[in-house]
Amino acid sequence: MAQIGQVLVDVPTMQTNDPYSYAIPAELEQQVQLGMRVTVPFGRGHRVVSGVVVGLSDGTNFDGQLKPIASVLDLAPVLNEELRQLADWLADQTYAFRITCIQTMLPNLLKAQTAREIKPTTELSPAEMAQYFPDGAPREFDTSKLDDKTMAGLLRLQRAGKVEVTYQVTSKATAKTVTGILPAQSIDELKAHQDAVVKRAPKQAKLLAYLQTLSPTTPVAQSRVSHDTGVSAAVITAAEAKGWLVKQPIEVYRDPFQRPVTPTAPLTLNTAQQTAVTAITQAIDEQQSQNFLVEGVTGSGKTEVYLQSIAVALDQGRTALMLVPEIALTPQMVNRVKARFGHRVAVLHSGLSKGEQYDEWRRIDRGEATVVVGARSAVFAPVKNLGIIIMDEEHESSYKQDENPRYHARDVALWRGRYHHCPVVLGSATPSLETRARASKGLYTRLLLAKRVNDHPLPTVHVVDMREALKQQGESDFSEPLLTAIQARLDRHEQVVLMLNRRGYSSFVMCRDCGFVLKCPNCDISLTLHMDTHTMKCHYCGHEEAIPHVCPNCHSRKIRYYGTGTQKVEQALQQLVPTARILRMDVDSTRRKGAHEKILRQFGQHEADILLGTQMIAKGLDFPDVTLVGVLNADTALGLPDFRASERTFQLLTQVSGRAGRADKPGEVYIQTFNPDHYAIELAKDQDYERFFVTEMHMRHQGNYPPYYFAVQVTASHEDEATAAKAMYQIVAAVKKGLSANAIVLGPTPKAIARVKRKYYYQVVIKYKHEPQLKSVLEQIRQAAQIPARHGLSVTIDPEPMNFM
Ligand SMILES: Nc1ncnc2c1ncn2[C@@H]1O[C@H](COP(=O)(O)OP(=O)(O)OP(=O)(O)O)[C@@H](O)[C@H]1O
Ligand SMILES: [Zn+2]
Ligand SMILES: [Zn+2]
Repeated sequence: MAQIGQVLVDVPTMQTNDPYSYAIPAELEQQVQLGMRVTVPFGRGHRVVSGVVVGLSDGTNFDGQLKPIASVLDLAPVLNEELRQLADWLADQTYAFRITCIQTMLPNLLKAQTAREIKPTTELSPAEMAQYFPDGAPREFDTSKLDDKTMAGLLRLQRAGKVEVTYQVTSKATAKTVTGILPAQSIDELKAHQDAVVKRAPKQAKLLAYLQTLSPTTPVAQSRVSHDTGVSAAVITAAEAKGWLVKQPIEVYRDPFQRPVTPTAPLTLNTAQQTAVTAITQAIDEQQSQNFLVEGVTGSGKTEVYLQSIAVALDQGRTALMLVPEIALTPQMVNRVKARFGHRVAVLHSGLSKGEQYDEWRRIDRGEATVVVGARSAVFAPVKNLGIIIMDEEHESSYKQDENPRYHARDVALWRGRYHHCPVVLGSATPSLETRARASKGLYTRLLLAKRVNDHPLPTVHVVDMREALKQQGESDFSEPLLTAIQARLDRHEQVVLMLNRRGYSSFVMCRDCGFVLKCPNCDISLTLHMDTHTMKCHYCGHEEAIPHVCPNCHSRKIRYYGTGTQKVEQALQQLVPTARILRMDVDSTRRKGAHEKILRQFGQHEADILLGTQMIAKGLDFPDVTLVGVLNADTALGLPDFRASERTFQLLTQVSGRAGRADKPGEVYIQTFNPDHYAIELAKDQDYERFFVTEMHMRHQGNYPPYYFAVQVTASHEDEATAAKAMYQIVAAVKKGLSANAIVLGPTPKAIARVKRKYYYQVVIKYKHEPQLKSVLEQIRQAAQIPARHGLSVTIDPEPMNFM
């Protein structure tokens, strides 16, 4: 046996981080490479499972019996050396399995067993075309059906960039090639044919003349040929039959943002921006893995700093990765990057179809796109030769994945920065406490943009005490001061952004006679009323049922709606200001593809006076005529059982306030709250991040919370409550044995929302500073959890959890 491949197999019920050894049969020896996906027989039944080759070794002296690799799924590796190392590190950091990490890194299309197709690129010569693609069409790529010689030949062509393997998606919306035309004979031969037919078949002659002008290697779209010559498809097909030309598919990429973007030139930087760009440039020049925190107030021009830093990296022939939170991945931000870097930009986010995602991934992998913009998972984009990594709104909790592997994109970005010896730039108006604390310790270089561009002032913020408002004007979502301010904007033809911290029509239904609240039968939480579908929905499991008209408990008809949702607020507002044109932006109104973009475009073009939305309007929007921001309910997040409640509230209020007065007209903000004295609200009023940081650090110190302590959360869940609780107590006992007296164990407790999707959840949170044993104890818990997993018990380990609910 010449070679042995180490394969990480994908068997969900029997995960392990150790690869299995497989023999590489002679016929696959030329093909198998590190980082390729393969299929292998597994277990007693020898069923075929997929896996990834993570090691190759010489098997000459191996005399045992090994099962052979069954087939190779890729022609080129899907994981390069960097990403393989990253997967190992990620598995270690997040207590996830290596194969799970690898799957997270690959585009969706590569995760499933999709049909594969091999097809020519424009580099393929007509002779090779004729040999390997006799019918001119892409062919199925199935190693078990191709003979060795063909396989070897294709492999050679692939290395030369002459063919490639693509993955067929089943949906019809993926047509991504157009028919192209290549001349199949020499100019002299074509000329001879032309002379021969010129009298009797002028159309054919015309086509033959045209073919003589074409390159023999670069196909021209058939539609183009028809347009230029005026000949029909039938004439072209006849010419193909005569051997004068060949048809070859031309790949066209799907562009997820079709709208043309007007190019922009770099702006002249102000002093603070220039200082920041200079510092970052130096790190790029010196190929240092130095990390920066760009702490810049809202509207201070952070984006311009990012763009000019990216330009520096590109000038040096390196690439750039820019991460933005999903929610901020608005067309506005994408357009700003595209306007500067044009077709060099690839965009990755969850709104793309699998095919679009894969197209972008391939453009990156081939080096065609050198600037990658994307949400969390884009941190795994296969960009080579990185010169800079940027993470905008670095405080956003959506950068943490809340399923396996539970990674934080910031940690991955920092790892890649070290790997590529390039700077990582974390930017925010309201940095996470962790990041700001690290900057204090000197781990990140802090670059401060303390003022808005052009010395525009920050908006004036008013806090409205809703307890008083309620006494004076009764129940309403709009206080008098806010309404007056809205009316003033309408009179002056300026624009208003209103934020409501919720979705749906009203949060729950309650009986006024007996207090009965309609809850989800699967989860222990109230159902939400949705007026668009006229149903009650559970936001956790998706359960849906009819709206009750009588109380299911006491049969009273006095069952009514409580709470506030965007649709209800929209209706109330429309009654209060009948002339206002209102756009609503929430999960429901943005469900359709492109809806988000459309609403923002309408607002930008002044087709509406008021943009009313949920948290999704808080970030990144840059509209010059918005001079008023209103926050209808500032408190919703304050009461949550989460030590980050204040931080989140402060961040959200500061970010949304920052939408007001960004250009020449001054901005004003009204924050309605039932807790006007809370420090998060008071400091958001002053937009004083530094004081908030100091205050909140003090609170964290007192409560022994991050960033003073590390935290890890372990959760056990089962349909049977006792089973979940028992498992959790056993886990806690095991953990405690391995911990020193300095560690703090919170729990076990039922989760704040104890029952979700028919399962009960118990959790423990361990806070610690230095516990060398903890890692191996948690490893053991993870291993042990594999067996009960088959009986419905699941155990998750979440390092530095973001969500305590
Ligand atoms: N040097 C400059 N000269 C003139 N205008 C600038 C300059 N830098 C940025 N701007 C403009 O200032 C506005 C605000 O900048 P930008 O959106 O980058 O701020 P930001 O710091 O990212 O804000 P936020 O955190 O609120 O999103 C934009 O319209 C931008 O075009
Ligand atoms: Zn539910
Ligand atoms: Zn009742």
